[in-house]
Amino acid sequence: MKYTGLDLLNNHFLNKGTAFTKEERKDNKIEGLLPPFVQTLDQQVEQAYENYSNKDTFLAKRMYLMDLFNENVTLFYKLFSEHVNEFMPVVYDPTIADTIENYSHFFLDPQNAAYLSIDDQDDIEATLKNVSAGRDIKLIVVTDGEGILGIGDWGVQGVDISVGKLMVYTAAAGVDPKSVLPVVLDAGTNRKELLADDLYMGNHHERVTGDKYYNFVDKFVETAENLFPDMYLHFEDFGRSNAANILNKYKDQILTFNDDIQGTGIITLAGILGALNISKEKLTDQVYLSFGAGTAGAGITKRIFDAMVEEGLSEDEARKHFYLVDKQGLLFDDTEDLTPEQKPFTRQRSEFSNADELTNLEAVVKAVHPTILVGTSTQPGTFTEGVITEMAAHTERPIIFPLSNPTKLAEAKAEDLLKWTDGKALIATGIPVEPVEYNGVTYHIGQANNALVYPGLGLGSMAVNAKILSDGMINKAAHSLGGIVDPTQPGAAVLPPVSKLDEFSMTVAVGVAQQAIDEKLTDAKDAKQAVADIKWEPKY
Ligand SMILES: NC(=O)c1ccc[n+]([C@@H]2O[C@H](COP(=O)([O-])OP(=O)(O)OC[C@H]3O[C@@H](n4cnc5c(N)ncnc54)[C@H](O)[C@@H]3O)[C@@H](O)[C@H]2O)c1
Ligand SMILES: O=C(O)C[C@H](O)C(=O)O
Ligand SMILES: [Mn+2]
Repeated sequence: MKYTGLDLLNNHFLNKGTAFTKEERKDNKIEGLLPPFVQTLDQQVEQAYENYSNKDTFLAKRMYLMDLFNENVTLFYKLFSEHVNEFMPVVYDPTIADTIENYSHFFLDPQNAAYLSIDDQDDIEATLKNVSAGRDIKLIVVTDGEGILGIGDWGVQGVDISVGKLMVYTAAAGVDPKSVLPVVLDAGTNRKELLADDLYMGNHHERVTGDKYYNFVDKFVETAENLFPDMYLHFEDFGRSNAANILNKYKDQILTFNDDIQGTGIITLAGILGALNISKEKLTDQVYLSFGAGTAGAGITKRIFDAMVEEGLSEDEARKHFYLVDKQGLLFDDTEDLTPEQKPFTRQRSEFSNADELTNLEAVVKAVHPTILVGTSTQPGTFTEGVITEMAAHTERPIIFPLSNPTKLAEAKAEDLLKWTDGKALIATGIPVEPVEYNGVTYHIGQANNALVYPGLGLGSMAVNAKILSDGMINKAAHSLGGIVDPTQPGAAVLPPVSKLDEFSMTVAVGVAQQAIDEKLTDAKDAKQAVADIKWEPKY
């Protein structure tokens, strides 16, 4: 179908705006609908960046960029690709949290997302057809909005996380924006302020749970699979009681991925390997403490555990290296309300003389002397000076990753961690942090955010249309981020910088595609070629 006239200008995939040439303007019946001077893409980028820079707040900058995206996808991604480091916190986390919390009030545009309601399940197929409009969909990011970052249940407003994650796929790894689809499953919300808000745009009822909920998810997955058989299905920010269930249900059947469980596991393992590369210690010598053992915490724990087993420990030996702390304190085998993902990593009370006192982080740190402390608790400021100095008293280079997002929920600030450990801590944070000066050294802080890895992982998997996402492919991704940072530099970061995201996304993509070929999960033969063939670039 050929779009002309206003239909062409209003199609954000095809629109070139002022870059339409004189001939194109004539051919497409848009002569006179644009100012006469024909701009290049670079000139458009310059102009857009000037506009962007004149906005005072991250929120205003984000809104400007979303408008630009809705006008002209090519220009948006060209601009994004030239300023990845600067735009990531605006397009994505942490600013995205503000737009999710205020979605129904800020609302201007549905941004080509599919809004699927548990109350209108007969519409699922029609919605997916309407929104894709004949496009060949290869990537869906779907959320049900129950566990958005660390800010909880935001119902249909969570759709912005699907939109934002997809933007990072394209900016970081060159996923073709015409081939993607953001989806929100609206099963209700338990946030009372939304239910009471007349302007709330989602279903005004509490979350539907149990069989009806899982059947809804099933119906969506089945319909999407039928319509888009080559699709890579990315689940994002589902609630703690559903995320792992859903992943376990589909991961051996279709090409699917849970970002909070698997993506976070990969990037945290990569960060730990980067830290050990600096301290020259072995993974199998580490004592690991997860503070907050929910979707991400348990997902990371399993990935680090698997890595220890790969490095030669038996499962029983490896398990002894792990401690989980959640709301109840240190998790024991007799603790109430354990999740299935926590159970394999619980401890026995008989291991401690003061087991009943191990109900807070500091007491646990005192008792178990962790060398690695990872925070996915959503509890800000919980890595206190007391906790950290106690940890640092028993290990030379403590590895400390406060990963809770957005910024306001981080367990600690990087500069405090450096101060409290006299510059010894090896740190990664969930959100971007400026380098920290301490005692004459500039410390670069790695960002252990799954955004550093899910784009490359997805692109590689899609490039070869792998049957499933295997543990081997996941493992390959985790080991693909080394070798970029020079670990001998004082203040070196544990992970490569976001400014090189496009570069290392390609390393991840090719590594993952090759792994799929090696495991015979695809008919493709040449990983590099397959990745090059599928990669999209923003140009006219
Ligand atoms: N950096 C990243 O890439 C990344 C990825 C995923 C999640 N996260 C962050 O991790 C956090 C958790 O996300 P999730 O999806 O695992 O959520 P979740 O709700 O599944 O898990 C949070 C866990 O923290 C526990 N918790 C709550 N209060 C606690 C307390 N006082 N002490 C100890 N534990 C407590 C909860 O019981 C739950 O088990 C969020 O802030 C999220 O933004 C970061
Ligand atoms: O979205 C992010 O920034 C990372 C992660 O998926 C999260 O839920 O916090
Ligand atoms: Mn997430």
